[in-house]
Amino acid sequence: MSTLTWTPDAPGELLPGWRAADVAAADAARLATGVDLMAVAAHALAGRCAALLRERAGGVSGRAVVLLVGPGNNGGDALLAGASLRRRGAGVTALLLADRAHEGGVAGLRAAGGRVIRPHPDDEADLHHAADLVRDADLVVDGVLGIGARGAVRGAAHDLLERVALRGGAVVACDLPSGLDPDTGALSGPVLPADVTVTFGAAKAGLLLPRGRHVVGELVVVDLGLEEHLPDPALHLVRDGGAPDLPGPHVAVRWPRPWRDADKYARGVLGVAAGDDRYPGAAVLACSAAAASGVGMVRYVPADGRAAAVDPVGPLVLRAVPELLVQPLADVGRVQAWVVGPGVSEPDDPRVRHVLEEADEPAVVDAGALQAAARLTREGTLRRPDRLLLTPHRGELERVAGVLGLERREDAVDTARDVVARTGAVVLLKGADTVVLTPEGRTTVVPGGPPWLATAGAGDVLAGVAGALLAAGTAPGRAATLAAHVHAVAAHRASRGGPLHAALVADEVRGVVADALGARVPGEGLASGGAPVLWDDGARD
Ligand SMILES: NC(=O)C1=CN([C@@H]2O[C@H](COP(=O)(O)OP(=O)(O)OC[C@H]3O[C@@H](n4cnc5c(N)ncnc54)[C@H](OP(=O)(O)O)[C@@H]3O)[C@@H](O)[C@H]2O)[C@@H](O)CC1
Ligand SMILES: Nc1ncnc2c1ncn2[C@@H]1O[C@H](COP(=O)(O)OP(=O)(O)O)[C@@H](O)[C@H]1O
Ligand SMILES: [K+]
Repeated sequence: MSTLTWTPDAPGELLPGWRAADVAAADAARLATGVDLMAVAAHALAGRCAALLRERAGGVSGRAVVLLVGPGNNGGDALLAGASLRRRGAGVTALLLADRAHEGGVAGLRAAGGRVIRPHPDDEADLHHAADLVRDADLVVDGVLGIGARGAVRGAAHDLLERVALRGGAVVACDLPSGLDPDTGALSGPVLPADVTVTFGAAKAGLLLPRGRHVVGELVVVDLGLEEHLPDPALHLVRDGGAPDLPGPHVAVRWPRPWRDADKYARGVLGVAAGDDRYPGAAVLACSAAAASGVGMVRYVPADGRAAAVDPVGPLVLRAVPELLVQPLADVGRVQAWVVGPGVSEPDDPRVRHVLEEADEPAVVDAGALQAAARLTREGTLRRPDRLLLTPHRGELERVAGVLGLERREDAVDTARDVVARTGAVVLLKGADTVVLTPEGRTTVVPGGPPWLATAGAGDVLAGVAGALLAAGTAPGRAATLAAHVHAVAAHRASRGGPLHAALVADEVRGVVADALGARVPGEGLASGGAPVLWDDGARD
């Protein structure tokens, strides 16, 4: 489960993240204006450390603080923050874990009365003593590596982190948890999971990506006035409503609402080409979730062009959603969007061919239709890929990449980016967290549901929610982000810490959307406001 939270007053529906090189360049440009950025950073770091000490240890004065100090400016930040904590009465010990350390920082800490120790990397007794200091500390500040890091932590810092990785006390990471790659979030070597990460100038992308997010704890972004020096962010993270079971302002602002005099057709009609004799439940789940998401009408299209009267799946779907229409492919009425693939086991299912090669409407392409989309891309006959939202999990993504002949990548997000570039479609990559990537280059991370959501049929529910949004005219990238977020929040509600099954998630969707639409949007009064909202299809996120 995600542990990353924002400081409560952080503005915005989405938290942007930047590449380390872009932040470093912005730092440099800002430094050139004569601002002492390190002083600002260290002051903010000390403030958050003091607050955490008050929360966890009942005060600052007399409490034991240990600084883990690496060779660069990251260590410098930690040392200067330590000096400030020492002036507030804490006992502060710096462990210098590299062959050099920020000189001004060391001098500052010494001047404030702090202790400075340099454990010898090859001396067992030294490392043992250092590990004891870390274990006994009320607070540890991780200032080993920041955005200058390359790979796993090396040397004495590595040995020490390995010994103390499972300690129980409070940890504040300076800029980022050392060992976390600031661009990809990959963790290498021992990493001390932080209770709070105080990051400087701008959130680094790796802090927001699935692999990194879980060691970041609460994320505090310290304003260093970098805005005008930063390029477009590398990615965005969707914010929840303050708890995992509360929808965030993103939904309140962007979920499509009906006009006052809307009729069912204007609301959007969704065609669901899902389920067959082997997987009838997928059709039930996708249709139920679509209905719960506020679609105007669902047309369920059975397998093999069967008429409703002889299709065995139709009655099951009708029992769950009595208001939908069962219509064979040959007779299906107009739709504004499709869901194709959930529970489709035949590679040559005519429903898949129709949606991918003949239709013009936007479509969620899931499960049994994904490989066909890849094959048609290769053959050059995939129709209008810009209307498509592909929703693979990791295994499906690998298979899609294989059919496309793409080079193997270590990180699934990189593979997904390659698939987007090759197909021209939006990709929603499922997993513990969800990542949405668009052909325009936008990457959005959606915090996931509880691990209980890793259950059969959960993806069919997601496809139904996303399909309903497409039918209402929401652009594929935005629909993907909204659907993944509502799905995750619904799963948290269905689980309440315990097991769930997919149909329960579909049941929660309606309440999540209703809560989101009734929610107050910061600075904008009531989100729903009583007035109709026009949804622009051009928006990309
Ligand atoms: N710029 C600014 O204006 C501001 C910057 N600020 C702060 O500065 C931080 C960036 O500082 P930085 O550039 O000195 O890099 P940092 O991460 O401290 O150390 C890198 C050094 O470590 C070494 N090293 C690398 N990998 C290693 C490994 N795996 N294991 C062991 N060692 C490794 C490598 O040395 P090398 O191995 O190359 O000799 C390199 O020299 C930033 O995160 C923020 O906290 C703030 O004060 C705000 C203003
Ligand atoms: N470890 C996990 N924690 C939280 N959510 C998960 C985890 N693993 C998968 N999920 C989510 O569960 C759903 C599973 O979808 P999918 O694999 O397509 O299932 P199915 O095909 O059976 O419907 C996705 O929404 C995915 O993001
Ligand atoms: K650090």
